[in-house]
Amino acid sequence: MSERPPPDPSDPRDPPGPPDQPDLFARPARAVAPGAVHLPDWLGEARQRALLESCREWAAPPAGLRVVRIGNGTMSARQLSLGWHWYPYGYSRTAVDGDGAPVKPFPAWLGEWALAAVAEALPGEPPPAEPYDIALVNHYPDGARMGMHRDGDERSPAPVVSFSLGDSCVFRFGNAEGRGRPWTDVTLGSGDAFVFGGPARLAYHGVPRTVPGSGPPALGVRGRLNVTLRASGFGGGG
Ligand SMILES: O=C(O)CCC(=O)C(=O)O
Ligand SMILES: [Fe+2]
Repeated sequence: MSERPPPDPSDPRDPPGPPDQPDLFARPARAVAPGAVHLPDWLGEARQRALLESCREWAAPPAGLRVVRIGNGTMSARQLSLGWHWYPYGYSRTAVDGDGAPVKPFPAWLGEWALAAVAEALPGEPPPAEPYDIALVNHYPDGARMGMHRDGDERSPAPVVSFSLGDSCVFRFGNAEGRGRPWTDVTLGSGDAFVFGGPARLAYHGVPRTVPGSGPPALGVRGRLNVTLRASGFGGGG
């Protein structure tokens, strides 16, 4: 999280869009790189509300939302885990860098959402061999961001599935070689899914900025929420 690429407002692929007219034009599914697919508006209003309600419950202690310390600094997005607790850089069954409490269980319905999103994003690919058993929930207050990194602490090659709620963000999807270009900037809005697997599974990615106030007012999220689902591949009952 130490590398913070500056925002690139001149990039024509990076329009935040008028926040009051998000649905004026339907946004089609788009492959951003081989194995990486953006599914706009994948969660309808009811499922966005259900996921938000669950995030609020998960955010409460024990093992709730926390500030993540990395090196000498802290991440600006606050985070919680389900199933397995992620810390820099590994997984445990308790919030070892938080209050030490057992991690909350990974709900089966999130695993079903993940499989459905993968099937839609990557048709023709065999379904993941291992079950989805990890969720990381990130809350981005205004001004928060996430540096370029890769999700490399899981053993399973199953695609990562991400769901966004609330404010839009610029999601920067790069390559597996390093933190630099080439990358593609994608606007992820409330209800969008993003799947990255296969050759894109270990690609560097990050969130250079969110767009404060751009979320659907009726949903009532302050800032931005992102939920990423992963398969640990750790075995032993997940
Ligand atoms: O907030 C996002 O869209 C990305 C989150 C992410 O990359 C992560 O949790 O590893
Ligand atoms: Fe990530």
